[in-house]
Amino acid sequence: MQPNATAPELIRNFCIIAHIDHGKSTLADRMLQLTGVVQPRDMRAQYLDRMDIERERGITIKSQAVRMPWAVTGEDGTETPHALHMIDTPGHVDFTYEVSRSLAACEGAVLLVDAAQGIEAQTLANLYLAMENDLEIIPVLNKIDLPAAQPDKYAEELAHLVGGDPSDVLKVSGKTGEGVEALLDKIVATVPAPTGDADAPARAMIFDSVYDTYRGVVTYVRVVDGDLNPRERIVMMSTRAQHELLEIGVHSPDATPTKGLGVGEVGYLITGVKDVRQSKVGDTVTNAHKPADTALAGYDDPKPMVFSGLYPIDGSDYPALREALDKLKLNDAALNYEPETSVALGFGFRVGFLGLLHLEIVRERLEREFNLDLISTAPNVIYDVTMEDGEEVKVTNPSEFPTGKIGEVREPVVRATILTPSEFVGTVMGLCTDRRGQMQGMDYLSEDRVEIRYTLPLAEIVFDFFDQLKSRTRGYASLDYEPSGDQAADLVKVDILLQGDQVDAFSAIVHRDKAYDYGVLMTGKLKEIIPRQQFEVPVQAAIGARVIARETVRAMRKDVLAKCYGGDISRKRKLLEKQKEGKKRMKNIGSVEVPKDAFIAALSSDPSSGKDKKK
Ligand SMILES: Nc1nc2c(ncn2[C@@H]2O[C@H](COP(=O)(O)OP(=O)(O)OP(=O)(O)O)[C@@H](O)[C@H]2O)c(=O)[nH]1
Repeated sequence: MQPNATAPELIRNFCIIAHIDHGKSTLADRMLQLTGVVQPRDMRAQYLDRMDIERERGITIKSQAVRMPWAVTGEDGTETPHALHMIDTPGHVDFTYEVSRSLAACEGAVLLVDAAQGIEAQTLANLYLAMENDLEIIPVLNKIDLPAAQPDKYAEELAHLVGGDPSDVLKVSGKTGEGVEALLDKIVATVPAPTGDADAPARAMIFDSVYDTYRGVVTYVRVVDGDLNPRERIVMMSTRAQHELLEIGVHSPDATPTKGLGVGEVGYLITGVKDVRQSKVGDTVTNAHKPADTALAGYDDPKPMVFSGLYPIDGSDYPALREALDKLKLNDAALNYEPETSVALGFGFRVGFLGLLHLEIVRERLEREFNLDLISTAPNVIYDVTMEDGEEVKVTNPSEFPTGKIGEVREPVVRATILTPSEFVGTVMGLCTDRRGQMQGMDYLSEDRVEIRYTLPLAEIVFDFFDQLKSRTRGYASLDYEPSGDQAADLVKVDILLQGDQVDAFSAIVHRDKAYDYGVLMTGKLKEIIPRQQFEVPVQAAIGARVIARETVRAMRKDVLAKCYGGDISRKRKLLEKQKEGKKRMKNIGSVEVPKDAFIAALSSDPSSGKDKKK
C-alpha cells in the first residue's frame, strides 16, 4: 500500500464562502502567492477562474481545489509543515448542489464579508449550507483597505450572526495582503484535521468533474477512507462502472501527479472517460478489487428547474447549435436539451437549466464560443398537471399544457431570503406579495439591515423579479433562494393568436389573476411590432376558446384613387369596391406575413431576458 503523501493530522481542508464580489477570488490569489505555489511573475488576477466568462463576469462557476504548503511555527520555534487544500466553491444559488458537494469535502469555511458592504443574502445562504455540513466557520472581514470600510460595525454584525466575540473576527485585505498570513495560521489552528479509516476499503467523494480537451474528464475527489493509487481499477458506486486510474494527483495550482491519495486528501483522478456524466458530482469512488459496501452521501442528480426554447436566428445554424450543445454537455452534467420546433421560430431546442444564471451563462457561451446568434423564449418552470381522470402530465413547455379536464396544477416554489436596508422593507414586501409570495419571517441583522424570508413560486422569480428588486431598492437588496417543493395553484395557459392562428412562441402558463395582464401586454406589444398587412389582422389573447384581450393591426390602405382625377363618382366607387373585394380575398386566403425579426423583437424586449442578473 502506498503511504499517504501527507498524514491526515497535517491536512486542513477548507473553502471560502462569500457573496458575489466580496473578494473571494482576490483572497484566494493572495493565498496562492503567500504560500509560494504561484510565483509573483506568473500571477494573474483570479488565477483559479479558468473560463473566460468566469473572469469577465467575475463569478466562479466551477469549483476547483488547490494544495498549498503552509508551515506554522510552534511556541518552541519549530516549524510544522501543513498541507492546506483550498476548495473553491461556486457562489451562486443556481449551483447549490455543487456548492454543497464542495462543502462536504471540507472541515472548515472562511466566511468572507466585504467590510464596506456587510452581510448579504448569499453570505447567509452559504453560511447555512456550511453549518448544515458541520463546518468550522472562520468569520473574516475583507477589503479593510477601502476608505468606505466599516470593520467595527460589520465585525459586530458578523459576530452576532455566527456567535462569538467581534474581536474574533479577522480583518484582512485580499488586495494588499494585510492579515492574510494570520488567516492562514488561524485555518491551521481552528479547522479540524480530517479523520477517516486508512485501512478500510477506499471511499472518495466526487465534488467536481471537468472536461479538458487534452486529458478528458478530470475528476476532483476528497478521499474519506482508504487510499487510491495509480493503475488501480476503480468503481463509480452509483453506476457500478469500472475505470482504470490513469493518473492521480493534486493541483498546486498546476496538475502534479502523485503516488496516491490517502485519508483526508483532496486531489484529482484521470480515467480516460470522455463525458462528465460518467463521473458525477456527488458519487463515491471505490476500489474494484476491494470495494466499499456503502456509498458516502446520498447521490442526487441535479434537476433542471428552468426551461427555455433556444433557436438559431439563422435557420441554417441548427446543426451547429446541436453540435455546440453536445460540446457544452461534456462539461455540464446539469444541461438538458431536446429538439423542438416552433411555427414562429423554426427548428431549435428546449433546454433545461438549473436557474436563470445558468441559462444566461449557457446562452452567452453558445453565442461567444460557438459564434451562434440565438433567440430564447421566455423562461418557464416545470408544472405537474393531474387530469380529472388521474392521468399525470409533466409540462416543460407551455405548448404541452393539456387541454382536457384538469384536476390540479402544481408549480415549484422556492424559499427566498432577501436582505435589504430597512427603509425598503415596505417596497420589497409589496413586490413579494405582488408575486404571490407568502412571508415566512423577518429579522433585523442590525439597526438598518433586515432579512426577509418568503416562499415564492419559482415562476414568479424567473420573470424579472431580480431586476425589479434591484430597481426598487436602488440596487441595495440582495436575493438568494433554494427549491422548497411545490404547491397547487390556479394556473392557466394563455395563447396568443394572430388572425386566429396560435403563435406557439408566445404561449405562457400564468396565474389566472394575471392572465388578463399578460394578454394585454403581449397583444399590445405585437400590435406595435407586426408590420401592417394588406388586410386587418386581429391579435388576440385567449384561454382555451375564450378571448381575453384583443388588438388590431390596421390594414394598409392603398390609395387606389390616386390616378383618378375629376369627378366621376361612380368610377371611384367601383375602384373602392374592387379594393374591398381584393382585401377580402387576401384575408381569406393569405396568412399573416410576420418577419422573424418581429418575433425576435417581441421576445427580446421581454423583461425577463434582461442582461446581467448577477446576484
Ligand atoms: N479595495 C479592495 N478591493 C478588493 C479587495 N478584494 C477584492 N477587491 C475587489 O473587489 C472586486 C471583487 O473581487 P473578486 O475577488 O472578483 O470577488 P469574488 O468574491 O471572487 O467574486 P465572485 O467570483 O463573483 O464570487 C474586484 O474588483 C476586486 O479587485 C480588497 O481587499 N480591497
